[in-house]
Parts: sequence; structure tokens; C-alpha cells
Amino acid sequence: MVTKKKRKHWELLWQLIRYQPKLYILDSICWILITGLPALPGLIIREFFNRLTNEAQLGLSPLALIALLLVLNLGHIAVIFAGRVTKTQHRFLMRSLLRHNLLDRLFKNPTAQPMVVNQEAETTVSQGEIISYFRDDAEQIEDNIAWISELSGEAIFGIFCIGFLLSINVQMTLFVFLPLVAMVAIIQRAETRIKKYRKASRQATEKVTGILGEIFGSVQAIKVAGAEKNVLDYFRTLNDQRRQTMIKDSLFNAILNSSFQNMVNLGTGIILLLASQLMKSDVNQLTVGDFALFVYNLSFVTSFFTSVGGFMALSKHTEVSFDRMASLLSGASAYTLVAPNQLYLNDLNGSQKDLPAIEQPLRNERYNLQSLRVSHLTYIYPGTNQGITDISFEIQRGSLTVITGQIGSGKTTLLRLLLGLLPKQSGEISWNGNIVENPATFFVPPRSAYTPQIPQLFSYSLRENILLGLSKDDSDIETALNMAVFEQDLATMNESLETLVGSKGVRLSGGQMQRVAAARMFVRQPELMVFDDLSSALDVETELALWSRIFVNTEQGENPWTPTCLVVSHRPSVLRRSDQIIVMKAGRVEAQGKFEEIFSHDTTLPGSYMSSVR
Ligand SMILES: Nc1ncnc2c1ncn2[C@@H]1O[C@H](COP(=O)(O)OP(=O)(O)OP(=O)(O)O)[C@@H](O)[C@H]1O
Repeated sequence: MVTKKKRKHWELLWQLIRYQPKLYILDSICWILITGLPALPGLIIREFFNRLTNEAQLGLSPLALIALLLVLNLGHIAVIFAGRVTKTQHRFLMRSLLRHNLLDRLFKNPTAQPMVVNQEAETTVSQGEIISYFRDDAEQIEDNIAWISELSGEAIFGIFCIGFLLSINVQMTLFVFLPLVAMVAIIQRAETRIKKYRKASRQATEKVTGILGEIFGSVQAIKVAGAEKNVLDYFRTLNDQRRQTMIKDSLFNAILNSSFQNMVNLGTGIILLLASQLMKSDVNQLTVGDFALFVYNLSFVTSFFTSVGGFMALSKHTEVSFDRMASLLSGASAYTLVAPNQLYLNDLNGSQKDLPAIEQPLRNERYNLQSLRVSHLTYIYPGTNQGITDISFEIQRGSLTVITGQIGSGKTTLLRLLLGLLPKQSGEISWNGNIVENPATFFVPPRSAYTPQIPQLFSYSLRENILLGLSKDDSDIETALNMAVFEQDLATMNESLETLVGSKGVRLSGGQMQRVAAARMFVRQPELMVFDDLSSALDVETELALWSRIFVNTEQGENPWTPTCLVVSHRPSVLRRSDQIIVMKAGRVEAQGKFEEIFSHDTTLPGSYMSSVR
């Protein structure tokens, strides 16, 4: 079991390395030279000392040897500079690829809501918590990749130096391996603890970033409730927990690193004692130059072994990071994280590939809505008995269907289920008599568009919020805004379509946000328009004007369009002008039909609800 997991983690790292092989090789060459070039002065030092004892082999003057030393050091500085550039570029690519792939996968979830799978159970991850995955875990994996090329550089010269040591004295060299054996044994024994501490510290960080996100998202609510002290106390508790787990994690790491360092130092001490004995003895005598070279090379070998120890611990942390990121993939393979997707980032020369054109939705007569049928649709929220059960209805082209009912009766759940934003547990949806297999990918423009109860706007201009990458003329945007009854609001805005709406549209009123979101739908001219409770933010006249414009204006002009509307509403005026009403109660359809049929005097609907719509 353990072996399988280990292999998998290495396979993922290998996939990442293969993403940009040329850059990786260039970077590795730089790092081989950065770590390896300092080994060469050892030869010069031996020559220098042997010259003092008249045992030199090359016959170079001391000045020439010093000049050679200088040239080597200048070359070293040059490769350090090049290595920094390649390393930064490569690290950035690795981190970006992981983040891109994780984000791409999250967007593919029907709800685009991050969910983490832990022990078979799925739980949502808040916007604040997700930062820890995108920042800390991606950087951990990036660190591991960076270490591989640095360690390969050290390994090549480590082996080269071991060769030298062996050529000088085999017996002494064997002691070099003792610390390495001990380090491997320690890592094997400490594996569970390394992972446990790292997992706990990541989870604690996740909680802190999570609460920070929630605090900043609800400052007003906290102030209004006078809950500042309680919130800060809770924040402090989470920070204390984080401090404790981080200290454990860092301390354990530091203990491991220092024990590796000390083991290596002890090994070096033993070797030096042995060397002094050999230098004194008649047999196997070392020259002063040999000894100088041995000591010089020994430092490379020992620092390489210390790095190996650190690297083994780092790899365990990387396994934790891969596991954590993979838990967000909703069952997709961990390979999704390392898939070689295009990133469109600047390369080493500063050039960048052109971004792909945004796919413009194509209208296709074949998809024109004639009828939409929903049969026996059911969804119960996991772990609860809330949701909707056995919902059936049919919608005809060009009609207005209103879903109504008391709060919590399942109206939003029904819309979300129909649009594939929740996975249906049973039932069927057919579009023109054909079963819709995957509603999440089917109910998109130009087939369908949706405005949720709380519309999502971005901190861009009005134009960008409406188009979201779509290519349309200003006249189309203005027509859409006009249909959304926004023309008077637009006239008061100095910057017109270039007006910035602020983060999440804070510079707009609730009603303006709703109508901008509606204009976003209209500009796409979808066959089916789904609104979740427009009435909540619009006054009666504005809403009536909006419905009249939808059904009057769309049949005229250059591009006649026959939209079909499915809306949640409680407003009597909308219920009256609808073609069909679906009344929900406790997750089921309580009544269905035209206004007069449903709200006649002998209705069985609850009195309070009846009086609210009459
Ligand atoms: N994510 C969720 N997890 C668990 N239960 C949920 C979830 N979302 C909604 N519910 C429950 O499902 C039921 C239906 O909720 P839904 O939001 O569909 O009602 P609604 O009719 O749209 O309400 P409102 O008129 O207040 O918008 C409610 O009892 C609600 O508490």
C-alpha cells in the first residue's frame, strides 16, 4: 500500500518535470554548475600545496594557479545569475500549472463550489480556506521540483567527489556513508509523524485563512450584531491552534535537519581522526595536498548527504500536499493536477503565446426550444431530509412559467437541479423530446441563461460585466440594458458603459445589480431564461415594465427571438400574466395550472399564502 502511494507521488512529480523539459534541463545544467564548480578549486588547492612540497604535477606558477582560481569563481558567479533566472521561471511555471489545473477542475464542478473529499464524505471549502491549497500546497510541490534539480547537481559532484575520496583512501571514504544510512533509517521511522504534523499545520492554516475570508465578507453583519469581541476571540483561538501545530511541524523539521547535520559532522570528525593517523603512519601515507583535497571534497559530500536527508523529509511533505490538492478534485485522478495544459505565460525571452479566442456561443436552429419536460425530478441534500421530491411539469416555447410557494419550499433547489447546478438523484429532463444527459453542460447560452437570487458581478466595468468576453456591439448592449429597464440608470452614469461597478457590484443598488445581471442574459438571447426571484429587488412598476419588454420587444427588430421564461416569483402581477404556475410546498408540487385555476375560492392553499398573492 505504502509502496503504491510513493510511486504515485514520484510519477506526479515526473509529469511536472516533463511539462517543460528544455527549461528543466537548462535549469538543471545551471544548478549542476552552481553546485559543482566549487569542487574544482580543490584540484588547484592540491596543486598549490603540492607545489610547496615540490610534488606538483602541472608545473604552473602560484600566480597562474591564483588566476585560474579567479576565472573559476567569475564563471561561478555567471552561472549563479543564469541559474536564478531559469529557476524563477521554472518554479513559476510549476506553481502556475498546478493552480491552473486545480482551478480548471473546480470550474468543471456543476456548482463551481470547492468540495473536499475526506474519508468518503464531501464537505464544502470556503473561499478563505481554498487559499491554503492554492498557495501553500502548490508552493510545497514547486519546492520539491526545484530541489530535484539542485540535488541532482549536488549528486553529480557528490559522486565525483566520492570518486576522488576513494582514489585518495578507500578506508576513510567508507565512513562517509555511515551518516547516510542512519538518515534513511530515521526518515523511515519518522514518516508517519512528519506527515501527521504537516497535515495538522496545513489544516490549521486553512482554518485561519477561512475565518479571515468570512470576517472580511461580513464586517457589517459582525458590527451590527456587536459580535466583534466574540469573533476576535474565535480568531485568536484558531490562531493559537495554528501556532501550536506550526511549532510542532517546524520543530520536528528542525530536529530532523539538525540531527542529519550532526550525524554528518560526527562522520567527518571520525574521518579526520583516521586521516591524522594515516598521515603519521609509514604505510599508506597521505601527502599534504592529498589531505587538503580530501578535506575540501569531503565538505561537498557531507553537504550533499545533509541535503539528501532534508529532501527525504520534503518529499513526505509533498505527498501530503498532493493528497490535499487531490481531495479537491471531486473524484478525478490526481493526474488532473499535473496535466500538461497551455498556460500562456511569458517564456524566458519574454515572448508569450497568443491567448485563444473566447468561444462565441453559436445559435443553432436544431436547439430552438419547442418544449421542456421535467419528470419526477428528485434531490435531497445529503445528510438531511430537505430538498425536492418527484417534481414534474412541461414548458412550451415562448411561455412564462412561474414557480411560487412559501420560503424554503424548494423553488431554488428545483431551478438549480434543472440547470445541473445540483446532481439529480432521480428523474428526467427532456428538451424537445430528447433526454438531456448532462444538464450542467447543456443549459448554457445560447440554449439557456440563469440569474440567481444574488447575482454575481465582478469589479469591472458595466460593459465587461454584461459581455463577460462575448463579442457584441454597443447597440446590442444598450438593447439588452433597455430590456432590463436600465436606460434611466445608465443615463445618470458619467462613464456610461465604462462605469466601474466596484467589487461584487457594491457601487450598484440591489435592483441595479439584478437588472445588470438580467441584461447579461438578454444580450445572449437564450432560448430559455431562468430567473430566481427578480421581485426581491425590483419595485412593482419596474418589474412589470421588464416583463412587458421581454415579451413585446423580442418578437420585433432585426433579430426576432422567442424567449421562454421560467421564474421564481411571489408577485401577483407576474403570477397573473403567467401561462402556468407551479406552487411548491415542502419540496413537492402542491398545485399547478393557470392563475384562475389555482387561486380560485375553493383552493386548498394555505390562507396566509393565498392572501399574500391576491
Ligand atoms: N445546501 C443545502 N444543504 C442542506 N439543505 C439545504 C441546502 N440548501 C437548501 N436547503 C434546504 O432545502 C429546502 C429548500 O430550499 P430552497 O432554497 O430550495 O427553498 P426556496 O423555496 O428557494 O426558499 P426561498 O424562498 O427562501 O428562496 C429548505 O428546507 C432548505 O433549508
